Amino acid sequence: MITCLAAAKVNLDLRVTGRRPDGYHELDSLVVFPAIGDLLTFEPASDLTLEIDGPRADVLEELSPEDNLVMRAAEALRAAAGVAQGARIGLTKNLPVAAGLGGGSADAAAALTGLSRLWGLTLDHSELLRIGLTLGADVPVCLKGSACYLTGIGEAIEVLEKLPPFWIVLVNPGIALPTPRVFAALDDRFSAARDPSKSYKSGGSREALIAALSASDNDLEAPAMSLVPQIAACIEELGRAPGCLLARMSGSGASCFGLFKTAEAAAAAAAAVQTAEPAWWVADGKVT
Ligand SMILES: C[C@@](CO)(OP(=O)(O)O)[C@H](O)COP(=O)(O)OP(=O)(O)OC[C@H]1O[C@@H](n2ccc(N)nc2=O)[C@H](O)[C@@H]1O
Ligand SMILES: Nc1ncnc2c1ncn2[C@@H]1O[C@H](COP(=O)(O)OP(=O)(O)O)[C@@H](O)[C@H]1O
Repeated sequence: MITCLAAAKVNLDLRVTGRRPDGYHELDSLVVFPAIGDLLTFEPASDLTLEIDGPRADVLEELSPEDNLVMRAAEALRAAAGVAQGARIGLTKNLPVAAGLGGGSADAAAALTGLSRLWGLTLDHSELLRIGLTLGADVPVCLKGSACYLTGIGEAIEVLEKLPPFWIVLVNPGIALPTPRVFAALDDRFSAARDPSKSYKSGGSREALIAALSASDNDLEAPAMSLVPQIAACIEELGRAPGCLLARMSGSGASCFGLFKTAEAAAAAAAAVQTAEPAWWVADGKVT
């Protein structure tokens, strides 16, 4: 059996720099992947099947299996590689859905990677990235699965090798927020594109990274907050935790994150937020 972690995608900042004629927005974002996510398993089988369990399985029950991004990824890979084999796929859904954490995209990326191994495919990584982009703008970066600076609609990816280590706490107030609704609530005043070399690429200290992030923003935070006001409470709750270096919303929300210097500080913050807000989803982990 092959097992893959589909790690949550966290946008440490996110600038919307324009809109393309097809309606997709151009972004500029530093993305990281904490060791928090869904779990996928792959076993040989003649048919292609998906079984879903885990704390968020019920949310995906409303979706027919062929619409699940895992199955869409599997079918896209079969078509691209001319594969006739099937697979028995298991998905343990831990991440909140429509949450700004790219859970569906991470699942699709894990399916492309896991099934390529199961079926012994030798597709180039660039071909997997191309297939991924047909499934969602976030799938290519999830295929990288480590700290990246991304531009374009998410397909122009630069892997960042030297980010300093830190720990993260993720919170979600339990309200699904579909990405298209947030982009629709964004006005047309776009941020300037920036040169990332100064802020992120140099392998600088944690303090320099936090300073660069603090000078940046998530342009989707205000439109998302206009739809889900509880986002402000998430940021406030994280920000008051001892040792929190930065608290902000991820992606199109409504999940928010806090950054911490140590595992202990992150674990203590996660416990404090969960005690204060028992109905919220809270998780902590190391960022890679
Ligand atoms: C906003 C981001 C930031 O990382 O993350 P999430 O908040 O969804 O996690 C991503 O760009 C989301 O990527 P993904 O969720 O794969 O988007 P898609 O399925 O391709 O697109 C969903 C919808 O979002 C809008 N969209 C998405 C990406 C983009 N660069 N511009 C857009 O305008 C479009 O309205 C599109 O129809
Ligand atoms: N395996 C999956 N996990 C989550 N969502 C999925 C999956 N397959 C399809 N979807 C659909 O994709 C949409 C976006 O989900 P998700 O990736 O969780 O959002 P976000 O990127 O905002 O966190 C959901 O509304 C859901 O209907």
